[in-house]
Amino acid sequence: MEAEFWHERWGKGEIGFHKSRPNPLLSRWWPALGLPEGATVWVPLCGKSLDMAWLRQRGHPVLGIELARSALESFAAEQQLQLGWRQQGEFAISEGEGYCLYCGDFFGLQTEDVASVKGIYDRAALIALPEKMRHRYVAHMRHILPPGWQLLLITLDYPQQQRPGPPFSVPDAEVRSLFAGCRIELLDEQDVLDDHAVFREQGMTQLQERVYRIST
Ligand SMILES: C[S@@+](CC[C@H](N)C(=O)[O-])C[C@H]1O[C@@H](n2cnc3c(N)ncnc32)[C@H](O)[C@@H]1O
Repeated sequence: MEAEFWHERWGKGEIGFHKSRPNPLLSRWWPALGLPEGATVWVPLCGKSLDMAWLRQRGHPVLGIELARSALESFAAEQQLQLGWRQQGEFAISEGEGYCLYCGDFFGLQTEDVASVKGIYDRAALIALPEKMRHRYVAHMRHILPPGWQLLLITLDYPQQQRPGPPFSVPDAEVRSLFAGCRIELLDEQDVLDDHAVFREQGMTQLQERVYRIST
């Protein structure tokens, strides 16, 4: 998905991926990472996710990256945060109250931008991207992160021919191939088709949601 696609989604308010509550899988499984308060958490392709506020409330400095400036502005307004903006190279950065939210392209991030990251939370980020871009996304993430990171990853898996993405299907085998060489633990796996009536109407017959802890 190119930048224009996402700018259009945000512009038209077509943001069905945005949830009005923190993700229950985050609260259930985040403790499995055992990250202490104060450990910086990176939320790639963050949108205006309330999961960032949940992580912040648990004492984590939150680093976000998002293409749409309006998403970051909405997040600050809805959370009643006083965040200032500054420019750093190609990025506009919204900062304050434990948040550092980059506005720009994930693929433009460099090692120094994520030097403090200990944990990563990926919900609707990897699965928002088509297959080739998913490979670039994970390769770039692995390339710039400092050693010792841990990732909580949530995926969806369904017969891809039954509907176009996003969200895209990312089968277990693909996760294992993308993160080859890392420690990969499957924490949770649920059949969630009943929770997605629209997907069922579109002809989907099977939908698995998985949660992984991936670490180096
Ligand atoms: C499916 S949404 C998920 C947002 C968020 N993770 C959530 O759970 O609500 C994917 C987000 O990634 C952003 N995005 C897509 N490609 C991006 C890129 N290359 N760099 C930064 N953000 C990107 C989009 O604007 C969109 O807000």
